[in-house]
Amino acid sequence: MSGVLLWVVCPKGNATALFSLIPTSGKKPKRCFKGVSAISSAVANPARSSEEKVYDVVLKQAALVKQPRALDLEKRNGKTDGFADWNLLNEAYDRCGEVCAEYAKTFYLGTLLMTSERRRAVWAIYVWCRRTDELVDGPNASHITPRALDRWEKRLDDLFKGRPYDMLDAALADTVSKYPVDIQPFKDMIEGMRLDLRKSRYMNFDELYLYCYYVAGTVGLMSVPVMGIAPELKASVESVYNAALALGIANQLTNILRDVGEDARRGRVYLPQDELARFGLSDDDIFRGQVTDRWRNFMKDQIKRARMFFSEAEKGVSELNSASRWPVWASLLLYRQILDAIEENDYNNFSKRAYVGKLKKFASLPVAYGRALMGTSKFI
Ligand SMILES: CC(C)=CCC/C(C)=C/CC/C(C)=C/CC/C(C)=C/[C@@H]1[C@@H](COP(=O)(O)OP(=O)(O)O)[C@]1(C)CC/C=C(\C)CC/C=C(\C)CCC=C(C)C
Ligand SMILES: [Mn+2]
Repeated sequence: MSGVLLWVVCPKGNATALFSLIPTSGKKPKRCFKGVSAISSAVANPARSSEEKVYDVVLKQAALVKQPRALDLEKRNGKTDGFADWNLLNEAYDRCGEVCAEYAKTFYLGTLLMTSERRRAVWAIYVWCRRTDELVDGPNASHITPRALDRWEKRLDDLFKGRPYDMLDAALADTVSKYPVDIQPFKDMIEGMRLDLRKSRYMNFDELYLYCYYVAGTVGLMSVPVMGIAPELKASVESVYNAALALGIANQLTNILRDVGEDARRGRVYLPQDELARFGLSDDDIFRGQVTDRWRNFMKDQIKRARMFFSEAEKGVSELNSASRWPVWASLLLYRQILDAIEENDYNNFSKRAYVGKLKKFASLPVAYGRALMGTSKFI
């Protein structure tokens, strides 16, 4: 990807003057569950599965959203007024929208179905995620060290305290001051990038699951507070977060299955080694890139699992605020069709990119709308 994203830095003095007025994110509610640093502490306890460790984070996120922070209450009472220069803030959000439109047409399409307030918040989150990913995947990736990621994390801390470094950070700082978004999933995404720097093989699905949580499940957790939970919620808040996590994992598994060839050319194999071996396959088969019956059978199994995560995610969409169901259904249906495209390519994900055409994309929108209205699931 090009360098458009790389550090659109505001003139320094200007940024400080303008952005120091952003409110800080307020007092955190008391910890209700034991998993605050669930992931890092759990690494020291290999007896627990990745799914258990990640669930601790889900519980914590759900607990946070149940207890509005002091700041949120103040805002609702109209007492705080954040930014001094609304035009600059609007410009920052617009720039986030442009970046999203340029880099992720499918997500962008989904965001167009949201209310304008939520849309710009999602754009700000999208841009932060994309920039984070670009650190390890972008044109300057070869210069990125763990220390650079530490600096990026420090910058994240500052942004959450209302001290953004540049315009794009300022949009996110504004978003996290308005919605009950917690810093933990953002930190965990940076942890995923650290993993990408030091690890290029995954021994089993448990290891891969943790990676998928870090780089994508986190996006689900970041998004729920913005999407909003239905006031008439029937299920538990945890189950909504769990569904959001599942959507992130499903998307990332789909990404991995679509990009097998591209990743192999960068020396990366995300597919679980033990599962490859069970189908009589190894890294060599992937580097050779030939579609054999073994490969087809292996891929069928992988696709089946990714679809199970999409099904898990479906269960939570109807528990979201009604205004957010359509965009989430749309993005779920659109992303899941990449799996169909892999099948249509006869499982050649070595040299043929699975792609969902414009016509299919647009045809999915009314289907998603129908699902959002009806809360049902089984058509596509
Ligand atoms: C209850 C319920 C179902 C709620 C919905 C919650 C929700 C909105 C979940 C969204 C989940 C989601 C969109 C996850 C993104 C997964 C993803 C694509 C991760 C990518 C990681 C690294 O992959 P890789 O390097 O292999 O891939 P590339 O070749 O580089 O693409 C990411 C790139 C990490 C960064 C993620 C993003 C840039 C996407 C962030 C997207 C949003 C904030 C938009 C969400 C908007 C809508 C409309 C769903
Ligand atoms: Mn990437």
